[in-house]
Amino acid sequence: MEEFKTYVLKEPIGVVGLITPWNYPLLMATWKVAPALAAGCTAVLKPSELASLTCLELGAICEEVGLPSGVLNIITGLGPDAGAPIASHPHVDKIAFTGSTATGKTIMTAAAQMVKPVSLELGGKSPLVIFDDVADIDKAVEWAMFGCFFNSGQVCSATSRLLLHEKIAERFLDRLVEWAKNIKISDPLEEGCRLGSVISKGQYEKIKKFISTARSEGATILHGGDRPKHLGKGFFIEPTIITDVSTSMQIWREEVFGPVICVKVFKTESEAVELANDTHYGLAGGVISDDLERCERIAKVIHSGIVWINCSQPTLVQAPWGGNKRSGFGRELGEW
Ligand SMILES: NC(=O)c1ccc[n+]([C@@H]2O[C@H](COP(=O)([O-])OP(=O)(O)OC[C@H]3O[C@@H](n4cnc5c(N)ncnc54)[C@H](O)[C@@H]3O)[C@@H](O)[C@H]2O)c1
Ligand SMILES: C[N+](C)(C)CC=O
Repeated sequence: MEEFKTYVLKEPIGVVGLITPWNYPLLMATWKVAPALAAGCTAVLKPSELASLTCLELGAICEEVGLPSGVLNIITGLGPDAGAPIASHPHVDKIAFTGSTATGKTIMTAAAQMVKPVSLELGGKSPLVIFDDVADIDKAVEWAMFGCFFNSGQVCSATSRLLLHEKIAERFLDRLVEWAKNIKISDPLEEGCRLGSVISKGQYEKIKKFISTARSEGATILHGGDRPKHLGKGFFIEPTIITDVSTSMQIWREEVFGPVICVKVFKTESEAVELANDTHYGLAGGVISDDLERCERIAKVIHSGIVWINCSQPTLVQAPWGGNKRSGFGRELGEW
């Protein structure tokens, strides 16, 4: 056997198509552009039609610092016009997509025609489980709020399904409503703003529809659900807390992508895990408990790519990012 040698050669895959969403337009682009270029690929970036400007600025900066022409190419436009041709193009060797599960399926179908590899960072409906042993309830309430209302809830990993142990549920919800009432909702450029408008009229109407469907299906809008009274125009929605939710309701099952949290109460750890995993998605999840062994135990059985312990949302570049199930596959960031 001494005369044989075997080794792995890491080489650039070629031209990569990078299709990104509007909710963190520059961040989602840089998560893809930097590793693609570092790996020696050339890239075609298609930012969202709702938020293209920061990506065009990224292109201008790359040009300014001397990136050779043609290495990073940025195409703006609507998904079917500018994104679909990238997915189906025979000279694009791989697609890295971040966006909704519905678009992810379309892109995967197009790429499959050429057996083109894809990585998909898709939507979520992530749970945050809170146990009765938490001594600092206010801290847990703060994480629950941040986990779902941050960026006006337009976060793929938003922990939008809140699971509360029955012994603390009433007290927790009282505090959550109290905190939600005190969130400053305003023009994001105003000092102290904590909740801005959502991206577009379409998104605003979609969120309002989710809330009205929840109400008509029998859920209770415990707080919010409407436009804030002091804001007559703009696509503002109050932080919304929904209770009396059943697992068959749309609000429990589908991604809202707005400042809307739905709540269920559990009795036992196994019931909490069952509810946490009761979703087609598998992007993220969180557990809050003063018992770290319990946290570790739960983190291992939540079927998602990311699980937060005693927090929700902090994202470290050292750790891989990505989902399971209908939240996609492939990982960004980190080493693994
Ligand atoms: N998993 C993650 O890391 C992550 C991060 C951010 C956002 N998201 C998800 O993104 C979604 C919100 O973003 P969105 O509304 O921009 O998503 P989207 O799927 O509507 O659009 C995403 C991108 O795909 C393009 N596109 C649309 N149709 C296309 C087609 N047929 N072919 C090719 N490209 C097409 C759009 O123009 C846009 O650039 C949410 O579901 C959210 O959870 C996921
Ligand atoms: C990855 N993250 C949380 C920054 C944006 C998701 O929507």
